Amino acid sequence: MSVLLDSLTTNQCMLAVAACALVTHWIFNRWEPTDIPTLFILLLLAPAAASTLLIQHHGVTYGVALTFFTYHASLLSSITVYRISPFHPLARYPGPLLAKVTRWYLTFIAVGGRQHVVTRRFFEQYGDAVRVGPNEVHFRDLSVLQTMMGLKGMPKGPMWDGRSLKGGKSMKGSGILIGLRDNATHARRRRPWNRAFSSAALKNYEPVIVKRVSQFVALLEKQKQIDFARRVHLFTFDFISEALFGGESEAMQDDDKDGAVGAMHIAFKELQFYENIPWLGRLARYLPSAGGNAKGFITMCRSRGVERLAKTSSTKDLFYWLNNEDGSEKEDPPKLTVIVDSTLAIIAGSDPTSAALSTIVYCLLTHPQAYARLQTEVDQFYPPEEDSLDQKHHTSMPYLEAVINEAMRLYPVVPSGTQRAPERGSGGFVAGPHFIPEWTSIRAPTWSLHRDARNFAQPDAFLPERWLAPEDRDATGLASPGGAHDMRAFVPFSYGPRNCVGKNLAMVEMKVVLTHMLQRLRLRFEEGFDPVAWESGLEDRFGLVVPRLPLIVERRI
Ligand code: HEM
Repeated sequence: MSVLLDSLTTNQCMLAVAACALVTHWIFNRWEPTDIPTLFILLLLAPAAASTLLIQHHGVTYGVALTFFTYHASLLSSITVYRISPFHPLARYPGPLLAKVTRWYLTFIAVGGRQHVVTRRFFEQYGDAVRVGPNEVHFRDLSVLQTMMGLKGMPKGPMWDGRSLKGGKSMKGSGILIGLRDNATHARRRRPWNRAFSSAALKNYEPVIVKRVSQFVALLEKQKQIDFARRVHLFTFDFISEALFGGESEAMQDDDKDGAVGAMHIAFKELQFYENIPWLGRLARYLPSAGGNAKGFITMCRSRGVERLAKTSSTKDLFYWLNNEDGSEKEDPPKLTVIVDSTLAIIAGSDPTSAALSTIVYCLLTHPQAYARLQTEVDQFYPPEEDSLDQKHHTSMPYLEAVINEAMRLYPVVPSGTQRAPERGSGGFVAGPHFIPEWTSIRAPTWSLHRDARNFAQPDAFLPERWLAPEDRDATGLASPGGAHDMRAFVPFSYGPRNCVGKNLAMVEMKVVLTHMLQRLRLRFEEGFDPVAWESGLEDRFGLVVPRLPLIVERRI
């Protein structure tokens, strides 16, 4: 053997190293390994072993360096050529060349916070199916949306391995509900959540809504000059914390003294990076300094879950259902599962609702006629002597719902939607007219669907009238768009069995906030507010992060 090795020339040794790299590429292609031990073997150990070939010609230092260079250059070249070649399974999809070559292209766009806008531009440039990564395609196509998200749809995609900072955990079922990538496990874990948000259970949260909304509006009355985006986030945080744990949370009162709410958006930025490069998320788990804000925030949320676990609540809070305190499930869930899911509840139950409320207020203030029409509706049902914390008139207030829907259409709070991918070992999935090969991730970005003129006429205009029955539309002479209005494309809460479980709670909460606030307060932008700058400051961090919304608040009654 050693005689054979001795007889090889330097060029032949380099060819052998390159051949090893091609085998590695084949392994990557076939199994897409992302776990750290396998990456370590393929990217470090394999070239280290191959370097014995060149060491005999060039000594240790130069031999090892030349081997590593040859190995990784061959691997990278082979991967690049394959990804842009006609043999790649996604070759038929158009898209930016760099996006086809490397995942870092989309990552770079995503960390800039503008993925929602850039993806829409891609659709305009390339058509309704765009390859945005070596193994990722985005669709602006309702048939894809419905099949990928529907009852027999695809499981959640690998972005959740990165966001959970735990890689494979989300495949095995111990991650948070939203990140569970196995449909059966997800459906099982979703059952207590569905019970927690049934119509009967929602009644239990009503006293918390009343208490927290009146506290929120009373604080606004006192403050006069506010950053609405921040204040409303503190409100939704306190509300969901109390609805979840039954106990107290005083972020509104103490102005987020422990920084929990502020930390959420910093954590979002970090997690967004890892969602794009999931294997780095797995690595970050072992590096104490990586993802520090996200880890700190998650630890803080978990500690609240641990505290609640030690008590039994006197009310049927959300934790009551998640912890199987109603006894509906034969077996109690593992404590860790309850704790991680209560972390999810804090984030999912506070951030999107606050972002939606900010965009609703922004839309009203930039459209004074719509504001006036909503004010008229609120005054009709909630004159000063009527309790505006009581939901009893909501069903008779079509304009209230129209305003909420229209703001969520224009500014969906999960702008890029969530990723789905075919089940491992399934061979692929048929989504609408497309065959999606295994190892491919897809999305139907909500922002682009909502702003497609084929789905909604005048897609960039704020026209709540489009949501009204025809006879109500022109009541105040405001423009009504007519034309396209495709409800299948309206998915602010996502679609199908893995959609937002808190949708009904969020709608009630937003309606109570708006009716109570509009009954009691007059809102306007602070002098010098620039709507164009505000809109371009919106960031897609999986959740929509809204910039400061400086308002002047005056009492009406
Ligand atoms: C305006 C407010 C809200 C919007 C627009 C919204 C939107 C969404 C979206 C788009 C998803 C992703 C679904 C998917 O992966 O396809 C989601 C998931 C989720 N949301 Fe909401 N959400 C809102 C409020 C809430 C509230 C108040 C809660 C209460 C805790 C909540 C709890 C959840 C949970 C637990 C999930 C994960 C569901 C699952 O994977 O089965 N959300 N939400």
